[in-house]
Order: sequence, then C-alpha cells, then structure tokens
Amino acid sequence: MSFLTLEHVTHYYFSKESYVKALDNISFTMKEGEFVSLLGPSGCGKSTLLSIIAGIIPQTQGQVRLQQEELIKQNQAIGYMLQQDYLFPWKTIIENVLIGPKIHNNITDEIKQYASTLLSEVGLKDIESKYPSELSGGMRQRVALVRTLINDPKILLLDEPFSALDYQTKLKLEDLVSNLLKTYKKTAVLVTHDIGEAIAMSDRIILLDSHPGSIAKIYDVPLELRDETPFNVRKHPKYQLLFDKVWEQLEQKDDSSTIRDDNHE
Ligand SMILES: Nc1ncnc2c1ncn2[C@@H]1O[C@H](COP(=O)(O)OP(=O)(O)OP(=O)(O)O)[C@@H](O)[C@H]1O
Repeated sequence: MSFLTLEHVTHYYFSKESYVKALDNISFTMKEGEFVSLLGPSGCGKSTLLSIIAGIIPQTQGQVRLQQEELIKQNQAIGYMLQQDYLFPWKTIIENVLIGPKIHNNITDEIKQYASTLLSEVGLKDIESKYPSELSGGMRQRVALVRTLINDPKILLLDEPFSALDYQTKLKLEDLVSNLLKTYKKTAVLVTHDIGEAIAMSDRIILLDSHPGSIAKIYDVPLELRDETPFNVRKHPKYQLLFDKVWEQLEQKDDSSTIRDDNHE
C-alpha cells in the first residue's frame, strides 16, 4: 500500500469576479521513506499542492489519501517547514522547539532529552537559552527543523526551506536535512524551483507545468546518486546528465504535451 496517494487532484481559486485553475488532474503515489521533489517555475501550483497534501486547503476535485489518516486528524502526522523559520522572537530556542509538545500537553523529561539530542545533531549545542535574534539565518532554520522533527511527523512537507539562505549555508543544510531524514526514516515532499537541489535531495522529481499546474514529467533519480550526500551528488557525472534532461524539458514551451516516465507509481 502506498503511503501517500493523490488521484486526479484539481484545484480552482475563486474570487467574486473570476477564478484561477491552479492545479489540473495531479495523480501520483509515494512510498514510506521516499523523498520526492515538486519542481517547477513560479506559479505552477507547488505551494497549493503542498497545502492540499497538508490538508490546509481542500482540493476542488480529486482525492488525497495518507496511510496514517487517523494520526493526521490528531495533527501529529505532518511536519511543515517553510522558507521563513517563523520562530517566536520572544521565546528562547528551547521554548520554540518545545512549542508542539507544549500544545499537546506532552512536556516530559524524555521529550526534553530528545530536543537536546536533536539540537546537538544539527550542530546547535549550548544555545537553548538564547533568543532567535541572536542566531544566524542558517541556525534559525536548523532550529525550525528540530521544532518540526520533535513532533515525530510521519511526513515532512518542505516548502523552499533553503531558498532564503546564502549558497554555502544552503548546501550545508541540504546535507544535514537529507542525513537526518534518512536516519529517522522520514517521508518528505520538497517544493523547489532549483533543479540542482531537487536532484541532490530526492529519490524522485515531479516536474510541473504552469497555467494550470499539471505534471509534465516524473524522473527517477539514479540509484548511484541517492546513496550520496547532496553535496557529493553535485559532483557526480550522472547529476549533470539529469540536470540537462530536466533543463531541456523546462525549456520546451509546448504546455499541451504531458509526457510521463514509466515505473513511477
Ligand atoms: N489564494 C489565492 N487566490 C487566488 N489565486 C491564487 C491563490 N494562491 C495562489 N493562487 C494562484 O494559483 C497559482 C498557483 O500558485 P502557487 O502559489 O501554488 O504556485 P507556486 O508554484 O508555489 O509559486 P511560487 O514558486 O511563486 O511560490 C498561481 O497562478 C497563483 O496566482
């Protein structure tokens, strides 16, 4: 059984005078532990699709099914990480990290210990009593990652979490996130418009067309690349080959043709 299934998901945004078709007939499945990127130009509906998967907005048509449906209803199964870290400036780092357990009335010695372990795993020791304003952008994003992981989500939805960072910090954080998600066997969907990032991080890439957002093509990332860290993937010859294929597809202006690889279900 697949972990996440989308069947014929279509979405319209309505206003009083008009409407926008943001997504058209999106169907794909994901296995548990898989890392999938949604790649496409601005406005192709990436964030809309992520919000639909998260249950934040209901799709106009189609089905979204998550294996852990019961947990989702309790708000425990989904972790969201965004471009901005949204840390509360008036709370210390540890208070920010423990916000989820606090809401669920679950502050235990065990969870506090887990918070410390995760903070040190992301290279943030001895900052628990600091405030977000005392940290760099990359450090704050690492805190946001810990705040997401502490709730033990079954699936992580990552909406361009690295795009506000400088290039060096972004590459380091990609390695860190990839390593942590593999260690904790998390399923993840990454939204990005960065081809290199999609190849470096993912098992599979879903390339979207715009107006309306639809699946243009699905790429399986070669197995040799999946065993490498994102930083090392970029040095692999197969990285460049896949980059060029995706680039070529993006350059094609014929929006009406929808081509799909086999073996992606
Ligand atoms: N709340 C809204 N009301 C009306 N139209 C919207 C709304 N949100 C998004 N749209 C439209 O839906 C389409 C998809 O938007 P979406 O933000 O999902 O794309 P995106 O690929 O995430 O873009 P970006 O990379 O710029 O964030 C766009 O045409 C956008 O203008």
